[in-house]
Amino acid sequence: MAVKYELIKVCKQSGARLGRVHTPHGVIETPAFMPVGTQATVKTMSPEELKTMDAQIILSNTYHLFLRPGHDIVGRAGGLHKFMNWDRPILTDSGGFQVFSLSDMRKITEEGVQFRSHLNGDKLFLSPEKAMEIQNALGSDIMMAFDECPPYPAEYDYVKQSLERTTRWAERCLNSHARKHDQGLFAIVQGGMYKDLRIQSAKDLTSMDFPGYAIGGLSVGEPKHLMYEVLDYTVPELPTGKPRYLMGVGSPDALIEGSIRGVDMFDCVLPTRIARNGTTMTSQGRLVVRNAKFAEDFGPLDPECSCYTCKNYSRAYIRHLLKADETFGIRLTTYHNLHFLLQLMRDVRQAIMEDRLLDFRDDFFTKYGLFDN
Ligand SMILES: CNc1nc2cc3nc[nH]c(=O)c3cc2[nH]1
Ligand SMILES: [Zn+2]
Repeated sequence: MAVKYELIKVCKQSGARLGRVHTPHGVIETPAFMPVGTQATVKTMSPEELKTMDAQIILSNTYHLFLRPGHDIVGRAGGLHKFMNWDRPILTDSGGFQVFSLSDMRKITEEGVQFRSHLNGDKLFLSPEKAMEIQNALGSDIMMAFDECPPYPAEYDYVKQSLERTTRWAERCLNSHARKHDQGLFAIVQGGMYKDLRIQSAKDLTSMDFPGYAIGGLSVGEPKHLMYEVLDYTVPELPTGKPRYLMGVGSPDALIEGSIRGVDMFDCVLPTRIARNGTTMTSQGRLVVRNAKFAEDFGPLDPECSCYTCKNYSRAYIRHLLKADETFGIRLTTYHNLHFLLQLMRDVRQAIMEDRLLDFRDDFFTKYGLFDN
């Protein structure tokens, strides 16, 4: 079936919502965190391990798979689900953001974006139609419209021009959307940090019938309070019967604050990225297990965590592996960090069910040492 959102309930205390996103490869309970598998793998994790920690959906990237191995190869392999042996939902970003964050020598025109591959300097081109062709070959369940994510900060006039082109690009994506497997196509709301532009972008895009809406242009270096402000006036412009996806977010506090503001889906490389340098998220806050003080700490990363890593290995052992550059160390910190965020979202959904998400936030921030004091 196509991508459909089912609103289950609204938290009486916070206004956050409990929902389900139905996709061709299964259902996602929301609010949900999506582990990032940029190059067709969530770094060092097997699909079985992701299922054990109950990752419901993962994200992959059009830009990276277009450059390597090439979407045509993935297509001939039977699509991304077959290629990476993942039979649950996959969401693919459309590539625009990665062009700006990874490649140089780029040129934006109405047609699309010319750029050089960050791998070998090849001259390449992405457009709304090309991004849809690639995502169709990958066979993702949720595709993103091709957009431009303006830098932060950016001038009002630039952001206005950019969002209007992003709206025209979204329409071109809709027109070239083959719906081969009934995939869903989400539009991406832009508008920078300008309230009137955010409302204009939301109105333009919601006037076209997309099954879901992402809020882009955030988590690009702006202060968190500014991100929350943009959410406060942008989310209400989006239809309650469709999922809202906040791109590139994140940290435990941002996942909770975003859920409170009515966001349903999140993705971020944070848990996998910081795991690679031995930083872990625990109920008491961040813990850098490489630190010498853990050399003889034979307790778990997080005494309150029930994950495979915390049930079987000590801080001292994980620190040893990381110092010895043993890959298993990174697998253990990655497993824990992903489990931590997936468990956090299970706790958020439970708190919404029991109408107590604001109380949950206060308790979590107190323990995690997050109150800005
Ligand atoms: C890590 N922060 C971040 N990752 C993003 C990905 C995105 N994709 C498409 N469009 C966006 O605006 C966009 C913004 C983003 N911010
Ligand atoms: Zn753990």
